[in-house]
Amino acid sequence: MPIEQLADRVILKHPKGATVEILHYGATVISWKSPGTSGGEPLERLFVSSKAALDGSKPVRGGIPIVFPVFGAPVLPQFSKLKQHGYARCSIWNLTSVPVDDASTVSVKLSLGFTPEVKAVFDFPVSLEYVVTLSDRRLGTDLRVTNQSDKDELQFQALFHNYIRAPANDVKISPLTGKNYFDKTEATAEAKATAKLEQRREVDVRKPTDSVYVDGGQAYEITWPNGGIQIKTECLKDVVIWNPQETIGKTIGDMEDGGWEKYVCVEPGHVQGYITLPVGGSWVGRQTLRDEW
Ligand SMILES: O=P(O)(O)OC[C@H]1O[C@@H](O)[C@H](O)[C@@H](O)[C@@H]1O
Repeated sequence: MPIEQLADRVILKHPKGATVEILHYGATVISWKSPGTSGGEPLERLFVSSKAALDGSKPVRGGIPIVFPVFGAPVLPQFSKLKQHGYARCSIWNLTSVPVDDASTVSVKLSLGFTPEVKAVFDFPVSLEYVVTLSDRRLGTDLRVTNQSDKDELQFQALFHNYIRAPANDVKISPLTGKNYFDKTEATAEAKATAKLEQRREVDVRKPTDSVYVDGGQAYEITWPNGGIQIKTECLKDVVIWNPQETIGKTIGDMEDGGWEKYVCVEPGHVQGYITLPVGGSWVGRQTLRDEW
């Protein structure tokens, strides 16, 4: 299948019309189009702010940024030189191979090693491999983390920061009933750190939402009138639901005006606690997105 390589990105094209674009910067998926159930004109499934920088000057506001090795602001001392959400989303990755290219599926692998730039902010020998897989109605992303140290364990968090293109005020996310979550919109540190119990059958984001569901499950349905996306995950026990709505959205410099009405972030990850990898060990976290309309 056609794999187009441009200076700053890789584009995969499926014969049935689906496409995906991946920037070398952050290995950020910045577009996924698929024809959906109608098999018609491919539709864009991800949101990227029209004010997003795509030139490598800052993490992309949209698409699927990769969060690694820390989610949010660093707390542990070994992460102290890192910015919010870590270095993976703001490092240059290399296209290293084409693991699958057959009649139904195409995938590419991008890699990020222990470069001097990485060492300057996170002095631990770790290698990252990221496989993006496109089929007619599905997009898969797999992150492999390998501890290359010969003496130390690696602790990390990882998350796929999916910006799902959707009418935010009409979106419903399930099944999260009965799950515990931490509400980052609470005012005090104590309230932020107190788990809440999700009682809604369907979660919405009609008010500013920044919730970390612990052990959220392995599959999520994001639906809205005449549309939907399904996400299935492996080895990503948590899920973050984020939409800033207008009050907070207006304060985000690279958010387009009204952008908060055009997406919901549903972010599978391992972000409550840390994954510990022994010397030489590897971990793979995986998600598959499928269009539902
Ligand atoms: O502006 P950033 O660094 O891309 O982060 C966006 C949001 O990412 C979410 O994952 C966090 O839960 C939010 O707290 C955060 O505001």
